[in-house]
Amino acid sequence: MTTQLHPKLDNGINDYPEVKDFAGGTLQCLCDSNKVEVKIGAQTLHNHACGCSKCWKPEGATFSLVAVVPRENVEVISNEDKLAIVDETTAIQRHFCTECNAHMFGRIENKDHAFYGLDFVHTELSEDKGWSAPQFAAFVSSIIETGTPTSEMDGIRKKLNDLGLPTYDVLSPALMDVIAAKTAELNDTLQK
Ligand SMILES: N[C@@H](CCC(=O)N[C@@H](CSCO)C(=O)NCC(=O)O)C(=O)O
Repeated sequence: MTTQLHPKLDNGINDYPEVKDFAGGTLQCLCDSNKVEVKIGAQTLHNHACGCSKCWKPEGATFSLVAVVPRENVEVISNEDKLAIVDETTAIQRHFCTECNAHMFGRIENKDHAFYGLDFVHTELSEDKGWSAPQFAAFVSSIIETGTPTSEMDGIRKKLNDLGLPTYDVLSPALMDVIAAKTAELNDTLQK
């Protein structure tokens, strides 16, 4: 069986006509009615395919597509009562719809975390066009943990690279630098 990366990646990155000065839009959960709606008041950053076991993926997908946006730009505007947190012990607390299971936003509450202040969102849940396009693939080797045979990894990395998405087994170098700089700041060893 051919592994599906993600419905928005399998046929090329055509669904992401990134628009300059795009100012955000609304995410909707997958319920037929009484949808949870989340207003995002800014363009997203660092959109990427993520192979980790915790990020929400649509049915049949091996990767999620996830981006970040400042938390002050994220507001639940409808049916907030349907939301719950997947696991309060994880660094990213993922707020999901308890009826359709879509993750509406992931929030970091630990102020010492390098990404504190940024919420994680899946812009495929929005009908608005102009969101930032995926730039890289992260946690690629992690897909083995959720059942992808190791024999498929070369092919999957090739597919991602052919789409223009460099593959990493953690995050991109730019984001890993942010994490390391935060650690250095906390250790008082950060040189500017
Ligand atoms: N192999 C593990 C990796 C999990 C992991 O570290 N995930 C990252 C990426 S999430 C968005 O890119 C992370 O920061 N996790 C913190 C959290 O999930 O709270 C696996 O696959 O589970």
